[in-house]
Amino acid sequence: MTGLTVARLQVSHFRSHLGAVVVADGRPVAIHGPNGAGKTNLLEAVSLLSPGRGFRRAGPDDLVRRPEALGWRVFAEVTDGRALTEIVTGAEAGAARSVQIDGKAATQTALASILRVLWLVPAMDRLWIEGADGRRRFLDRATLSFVPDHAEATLRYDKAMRERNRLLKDGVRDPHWYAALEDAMAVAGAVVQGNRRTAVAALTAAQAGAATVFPTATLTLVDPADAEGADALRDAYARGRARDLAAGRTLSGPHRSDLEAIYADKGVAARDCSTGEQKALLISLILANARALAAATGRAPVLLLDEVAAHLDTARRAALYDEICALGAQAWMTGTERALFDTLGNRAQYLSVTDAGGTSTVTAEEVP
Ligand SMILES: Nc1ncnc2c1ncn2[C@@H]1O[C@H](COP(=O)(O)OP(=O)(O)OP(=O)(O)O)[C@@H](O)[C@H]1O
Repeated sequence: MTGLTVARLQVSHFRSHLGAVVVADGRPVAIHGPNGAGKTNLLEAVSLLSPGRGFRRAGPDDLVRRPEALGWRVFAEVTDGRALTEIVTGAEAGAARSVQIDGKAATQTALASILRVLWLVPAMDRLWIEGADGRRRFLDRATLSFVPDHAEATLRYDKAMRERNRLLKDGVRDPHWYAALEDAMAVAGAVVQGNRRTAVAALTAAQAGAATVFPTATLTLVDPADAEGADALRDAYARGRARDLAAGRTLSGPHRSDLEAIYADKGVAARDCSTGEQKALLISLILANARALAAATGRAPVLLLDEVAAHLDTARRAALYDEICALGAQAWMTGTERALFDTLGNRAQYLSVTDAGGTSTVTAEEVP
């Protein structure tokens, strides 16, 4: 099976990269080089080919290469094995980020139906023990991969909620002001809830009986409002108005949902597992997500695995590579040592990234 592929990536004035070109053939891309060389920056550029602010959640001004701060650009040719699509995203100095698909201005959300991108980055190491926000974002990214319209529904929900929060903050009590906004929140919120349930069910099914060395995570979507569907949400917002007025914001709804995971073999909650076990659960979910997408769409998603190899013992690392190759996924992986990728051999292509005086250089390596 072939996976979705970023066949060409060209970045200019992007973080530490003045200009870099990567030509890729669909095999995993193993990127090695010293700390601070600019490896993660390349993965971040790929993460911007899907809706949202990428895996560092950076604003356009953070992405621009300093000190010049002239504006940055990421150009990519992506393919599903049949059609080639050109994506350009970037921002002029001080301006908002724009997106073009095949030369035409597009919304960020439109990227969801072109490229599915999943990532695992060191910032997610504490996902199971920190606040619900990170887990919700993780779930929403998985959800977006299954339901490209999820980004739109989330935006509609957030927009209506922001307007409702403004009323609450201003102490507006007249119910008439709230009705339309709460209706919009309820309708979009029900879609968000339904999409997330679809994703949890798909991740659960993809783990059942899978040939993997990584542990199964039993997932539960927790909704503190305990209101499901548009009617129940509409009622909950109306009932919660007095409480929300006192708080000055909306206290319950899908924007407060959480994802709970249990390390199935042990019956232990993910947050109580060891650091290595927590990471293994995340890898397992990313692989399950990729398997589910490959089965549903015929194409594995692009994976961004930042510094994942270094945290695995040799056997698990080899197993991870085997699973990625079996999926046919273009996994962009980073590591400080070339040797971390040895067991991949010529199943991957290799890039070396070095830094000289704050400017990164990317060199493609020939593998005998
Ligand atoms: N906007 C920017 N302009 C110029 N340089 C930047 C910008 N943002 C980050 N950098 C530089 O990019 C470098 C970090 O790159 P990156 O995170 O890709 O490193 P890495 O190779 O993944 O390193 P590690 O192995 O330590 O994770 C740092 O030296 C940082 O100063």
